[in-house]
Amino acid sequence: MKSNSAANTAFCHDKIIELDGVSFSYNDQKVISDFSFGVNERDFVGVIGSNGAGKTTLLRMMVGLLEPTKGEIKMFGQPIKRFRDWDRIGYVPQKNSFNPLFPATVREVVLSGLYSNKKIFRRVGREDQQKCDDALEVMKISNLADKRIGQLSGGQQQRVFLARALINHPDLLILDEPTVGIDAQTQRDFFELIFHLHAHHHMTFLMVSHDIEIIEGYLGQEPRDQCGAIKLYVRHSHEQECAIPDLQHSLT
Ligand SMILES: Nc1ncnc2c1ncn2[C@@H]1O[C@H](COP(=O)(O)OP(=O)(O)OP(=O)(O)O)[C@@H](O)[C@H]1O
Repeated sequence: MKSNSAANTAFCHDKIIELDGVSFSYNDQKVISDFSFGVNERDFVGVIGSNGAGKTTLLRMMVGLLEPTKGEIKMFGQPIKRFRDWDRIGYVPQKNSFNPLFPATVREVVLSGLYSNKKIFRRVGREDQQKCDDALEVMKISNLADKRIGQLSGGQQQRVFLARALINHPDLLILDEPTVGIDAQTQRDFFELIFHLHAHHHMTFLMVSHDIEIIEGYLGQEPRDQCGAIKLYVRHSHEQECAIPDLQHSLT
């Protein structure tokens, strides 16, 4: 997150992701066809579409895991092939169910969000522990820090993954169907939290979801754009400012 972005509204209109005439095919099956789209700083982009519409394919191209068959993608103004600053991006995958015997603790999983390739052999210092404590507190899971990840409920595990993604204070957070298999109340709490992070913490979100009610409730009824059967809804948080830049303030 930009600590001083409240004072500099120009940041709000910087392009984070740019897709220019992008197409993608698996062998001879065309999934994405000549799609252009931009994600600006402080946008919340909701991606909705039926099974097989190509949402995951689109997302995987946007994080450099798939190369478009045609067109160009830029991240933070750089062609994606040359982009190296992956610390600026947090990622929460679809719900994974862990083997209950998986040995890592919640603290270890959250701390692993700090280890990019260049830092992997670094010792975990006091500053890192503090960042971890902050992320755990924001997600209201400090009490679970020493538990094994595999022994938590699905909803608790999703909070751990969100804390792991937040520990670097990313500029962009990508969520791939983050609440699949989670009960209705925990889903509502989860969405309330990420909408709060969007509205008050200057973060940018890109989220695939099947929950049209939740998406339309926050992002409005009209999609900004459409790519085949995929609809993209967008809300920008520019008008809402927050004087406190870090994660550590009330999330109520
Ligand atoms: N690795 C692959 N090889 C070949 N075809 C694939 C591959 N991955 C996806 N597809 C096909 O591409 C199309 C789009 O798949 P994709 O996973 O992007 O859809 P989706 O919108 O994310 O679907 P869901 O909502 O079910 O997750 C589907 O027809 C799928 O069968």
